[in-house]
Amino acid sequence: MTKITSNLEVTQLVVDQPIGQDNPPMLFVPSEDYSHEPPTQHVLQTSDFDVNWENKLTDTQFDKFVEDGWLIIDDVFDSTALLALQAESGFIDYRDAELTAGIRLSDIRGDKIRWITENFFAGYYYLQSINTLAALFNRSLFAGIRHSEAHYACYPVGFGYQWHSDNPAGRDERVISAVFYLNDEWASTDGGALEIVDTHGIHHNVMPVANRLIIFASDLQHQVQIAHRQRYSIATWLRRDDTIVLVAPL
Ligand SMILES: O=C(O)CCC(=O)C(=O)O
Ligand SMILES: [Fe+2]
Repeated sequence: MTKITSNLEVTQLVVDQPIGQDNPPMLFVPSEDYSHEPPTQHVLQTSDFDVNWENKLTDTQFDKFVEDGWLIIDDVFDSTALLALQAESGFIDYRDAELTAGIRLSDIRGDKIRWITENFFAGYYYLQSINTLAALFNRSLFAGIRHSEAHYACYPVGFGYQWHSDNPAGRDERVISAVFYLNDEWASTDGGALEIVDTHGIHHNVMPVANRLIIFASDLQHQVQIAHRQRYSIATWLRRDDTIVLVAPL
């Protein structure tokens, strides 16, 4: 099986050679001797990111989503896909996240982000898989989702994201938010929990552990507590509008 070296612990935020079509992250087993070209993320295929969402999302979980407004799926992807996402997230040329009109308020949100486009490898397959999840929400809950958008996010040590909902006042295009986490071995002492207030007003702390997807109604209030370790994730929104625009994040 192809193995991808996870570089989350070693990569600094400044990346000299960001990933892209000309510079795909390598997929390799360090001990293996590749006499030819080592495989890169070019070898990934859509099927590596196949998830049987219907198996992962039981009726009980759908009921919980309707009742409480959120649910968690663990062990989402097979190891090839997870490792590819981890590798890719470590090589991105991240940009400061913005609020509105290009204003950066790092006391509100400290994440550095990169929107996923077709120029990505693993991230783009991830988005396709999320679209099949959206179709399931449409079939099961008539969610009315038309498309999804996602960005990689990296929270440097000492940063979080203060209380917010994912729809600004008066807007409702974002129906469901989904955040996929990438850090292996995240401990509670690493901070960085996602704190979410459910539809009954109860607070829950969700640890950002690798291969976990939290799905919640975009109108719910939530915050990212200060991270004590570099924290990697993919923030994803399932939207009801039909235009695909790369908008500034909230
Ligand atoms: O990373 C997380 O747990 C949540 C991120 C978030 O709330 C956002 O990007 O809007
Ligand atoms: Fe959010």
